[in-house]
Amino acid sequence: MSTDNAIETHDLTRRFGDFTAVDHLNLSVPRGQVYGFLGPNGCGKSTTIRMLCGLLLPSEGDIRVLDLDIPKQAEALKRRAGYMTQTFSLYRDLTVRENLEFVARLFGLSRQHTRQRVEELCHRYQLEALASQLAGTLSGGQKQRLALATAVLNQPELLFLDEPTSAVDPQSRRDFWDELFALTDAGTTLLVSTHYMDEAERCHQLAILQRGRLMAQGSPERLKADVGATPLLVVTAAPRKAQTVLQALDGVRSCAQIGASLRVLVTSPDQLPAVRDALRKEGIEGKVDITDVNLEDVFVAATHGHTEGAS
Ligand SMILES: Nc1ncnc2c1ncn2[C@@H]1O[C@H](COP(=O)(O)OP(=O)(O)OP(=O)(O)O)[C@@H](O)[C@H]1O
Repeated sequence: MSTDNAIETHDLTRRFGDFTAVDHLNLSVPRGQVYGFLGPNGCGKSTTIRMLCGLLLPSEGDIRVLDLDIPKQAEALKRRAGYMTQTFSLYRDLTVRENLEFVARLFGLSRQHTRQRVEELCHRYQLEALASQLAGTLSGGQKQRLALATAVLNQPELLFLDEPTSAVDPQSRRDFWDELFALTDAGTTLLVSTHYMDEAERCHQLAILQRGRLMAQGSPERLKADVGATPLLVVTAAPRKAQTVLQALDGVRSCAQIGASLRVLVTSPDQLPAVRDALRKEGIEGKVDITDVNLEDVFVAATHGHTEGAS
């Protein structure tokens, strides 16, 4: 496998009994970028991340992370990679400072280095005023900042983030992404799983997963250019009736109500007259136009319309 990438997998597979959670994944994650895993609940994002970190054994396939063979060299990877899980993995009964000091001890930092690093991280992640507060009493956004501070304490070259923003408000999510870009600016590679389209849009590269399989991989721009479907915007006073009519029409891959309008994904732009005719025949007045492709369209097209669980 090439060494240009931070992560490469070949036919990575994990079975639980008869169930295949991760199915022959071939991934290439470039260094110094944000690489996103996008997919609905249960599509295998966490299972894949746990195998990449060396926390779970693959059933089949090869993994190379930072030029190390995983799981064989998982111990060496622990010193060079950070991992932030979707569930709060800090000590609730320790203060913010004590949590950071505890992790510093695990990494074997000297007392002086610990003091300096804890100070730096409290400053960088706006935890100074909270340093003596018990972690269990922090708000969702504050806990997330502390979790990120502990995950980067050892200045990892690679950071795994498993749905890191699932428990925080939109403003905290935006702030968090600013912090992630600050890390890539400093050369860190990030692998982030998400089911939010707006977060996926921010990634340099994306992998779209469904039922453990890789459905598409590339930059958001490339994936949009290659979508192979055309989105239409239908503005009508009767969106629900229009939806029923259009869902039954040949060439319509998906049809979703967005506020008062409908977003309809059709196989080609030639479909436009047929959509207009179908609505007219049912006496539904409305305006139908081609609109710009977004990532949700890419996701729907890549997963053949099975969007259960994605938001
Ligand atoms: N230890 C296990 N034993 C049996 N099945 C498992 C185990 N771990 C995961 N699975 C199953 O594998 C599938 C993938 O789970 P995984 O947690 O990787 O999905 P995910 O994409 O991360 O979803 P979520 O967004 O809900 O975390 C699920 O159907 C899950 O039930």
